[in-house]
Amino acid sequence: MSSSSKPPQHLNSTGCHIQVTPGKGRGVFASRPITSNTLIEISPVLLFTKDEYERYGKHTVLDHYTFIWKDGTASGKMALALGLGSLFNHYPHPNVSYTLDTSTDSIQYRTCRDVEEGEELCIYYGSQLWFEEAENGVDGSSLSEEEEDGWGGLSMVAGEGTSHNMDPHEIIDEEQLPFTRIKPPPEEETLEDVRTAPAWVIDVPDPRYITALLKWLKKTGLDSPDLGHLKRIRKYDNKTTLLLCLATGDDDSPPSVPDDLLPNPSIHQHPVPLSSALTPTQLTLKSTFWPTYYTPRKKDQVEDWTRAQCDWAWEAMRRAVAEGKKARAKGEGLTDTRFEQLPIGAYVPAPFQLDDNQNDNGFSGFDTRTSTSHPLRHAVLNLVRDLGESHHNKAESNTSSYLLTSRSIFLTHEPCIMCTMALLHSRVKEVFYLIPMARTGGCGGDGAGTCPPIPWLKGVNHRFEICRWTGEGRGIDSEGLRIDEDLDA
Ligand SMILES: C[S@@+](CC[C@H](N)C(=O)[O-])C[C@H]1O[C@@H](n2cnc3c(N)ncnc32)[C@H](O)[C@@H]1O
Repeated sequence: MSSSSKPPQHLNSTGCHIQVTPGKGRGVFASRPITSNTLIEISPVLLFTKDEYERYGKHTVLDHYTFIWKDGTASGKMALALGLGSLFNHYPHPNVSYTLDTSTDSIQYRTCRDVEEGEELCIYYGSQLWFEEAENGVDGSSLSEEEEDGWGGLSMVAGEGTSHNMDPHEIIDEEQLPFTRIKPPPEEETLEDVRTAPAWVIDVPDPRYITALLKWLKKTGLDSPDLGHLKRIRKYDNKTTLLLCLATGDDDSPPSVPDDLLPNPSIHQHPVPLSSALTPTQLTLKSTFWPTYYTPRKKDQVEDWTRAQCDWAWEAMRRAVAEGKKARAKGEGLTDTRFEQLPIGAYVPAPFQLDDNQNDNGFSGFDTRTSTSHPLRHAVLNLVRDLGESHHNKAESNTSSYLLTSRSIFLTHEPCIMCTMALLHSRVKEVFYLIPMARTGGCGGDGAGTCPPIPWLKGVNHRFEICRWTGEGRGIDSEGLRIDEDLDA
C-alpha cells in the first residue's frame, strides 16, 4: 500500500509509531528500544462472516487487511484488525509475533527479540504473498519460541493460493521445484537385485476362510498401504497363502489370528518385494517371491507436484527452519571440547490436502542433546518419539505409534546415519533436507556424500524418496544453521 498523506500520530504507550516507507506504505516502527517479549499492541478485531466478505470485501482494498479468524468453529469468520494491527508490514524474519484471543476478539502483538529504536516492527504473513516484497531494513534474526504460536492462527486471505489468480492445480516444472530429487540407482533387473523384506503370511487350507480373514485384516489395520504394491493372496503348488503384514525382523512375533477365523493357523515369514513392478522383467522377477502389481511408468517418471503442493512444502520447510532456530535460541549445542551450536529442526506436516494447507496438525522437534545431556536426542529421534507418545497417534494404534507411513519429513540438515535408519524404520515416504552433511549424513549428502544413501542399500527393508531443498526465501534460509561438517545432525 502506498500512501502519500502523512500518517496520523498514534497514541501508543508501548513505543510504537506509524511511519511510511517507499514500496510498503504505512508501517509500525519502534520509537525507542523495546526488549524481547514485550506486549506492544492489543488490537480489537472486527469480525464478519465469510459470506459478508465474499459479497462486500473480496477484490476491494479490504482484501489486503482481512484475516481468516480461527476461533475453532466450523463456520469460520473473517477479521479486520483495528488499531495498529492492520498496519504491521510483512517480513520473513519477523521481530513481532501475534496471538489470537478469541475470548476478547482481539490480537496481541509481542516483540520476539530485542528491537532497536527506529526499527520497523514486522510480522510474518505466511508463505504465500500477494505483493512484491520491498527491500527491508529489518535485521534477520532468530525466531523465538513465540514465533510458533505467533503467526499460526492467522492467515491473510489474499495470501491463499486460489485467491490471487494462481492455479493451485498447476503442475510445476521439475526445474522450478524448490528441491532436487536425489535419483535412486537403476531399477532391479536381476533376481539378486530385487529388494525384499520378510513378511508374515498365513497358509489358508480352505478358500472359505479367506473373506473373514480379509475383513479381520482390515479391522486390525494390518492391511496397511505399505503392502499396497502386492496382491494379498498367493497360490502356489496347490497351496493358498495370505499376506498379513511386514515383519520387523527375525525375532518379530507373528500377529495373533483369532482361532475362530482359522483353527490352528500356520503363520510363517516369507520374503516379499518392497515395491511394485515397473517393467515386465521386474514383474516376472518380483512375482517369483510374491504376486506383485505391475505399475508401468515412463523411465525416470517421477510424481508431479502442483503449485498448492509446493506451497505446502515451503510452509513445512519454513517450520523446520523455525524449529532449528528455536534450538539455537535455546542454546542447544555441544559443550564437550568446544561449543558447537546444534540448530537442527524437523517438521512432519499433515499430509498434503488441496483445501487445507495450514499445516497446523504437524509434528515438530529440534535437537536437545545439550539440554537433556543425552547423545541420542537428535531432532529426528525426538520427533519420532514425540509422535509415538502423542495421544493423537496412540488412538490410532499402540503398536504402530512410531510409524510415519505416507508422511513427509522436512529437516534443516541431512539426517545422520542413525536418524536415517530411524526414518527407514518409521517407513517415512519422503525426506527433504536443507543442508547436506556430506561427511556424516545417511542420505547421500549433496550427491557426493561419503556414505551412499542408506535407503538404497540392499537388505534395507524400506525406501524413501530423498529430496535436497534448494529454495530460499519465504522464511527459509540456512543462515545461522550451519554446523561443523563432522557433526551428526
Ligand atoms: C496489512 S497491510 C499493512 C499496512 C499497509 N502497508 C498500509 O499502508 O496500509 C498489508 C499490505 O501492506 C503491503 N506490504 C506489507 N508488507 C510488505 C512488504 N514486505 N513489502 C511490500 N509491501 C508490503 C502490501 O501492500 C500489503 O497488501
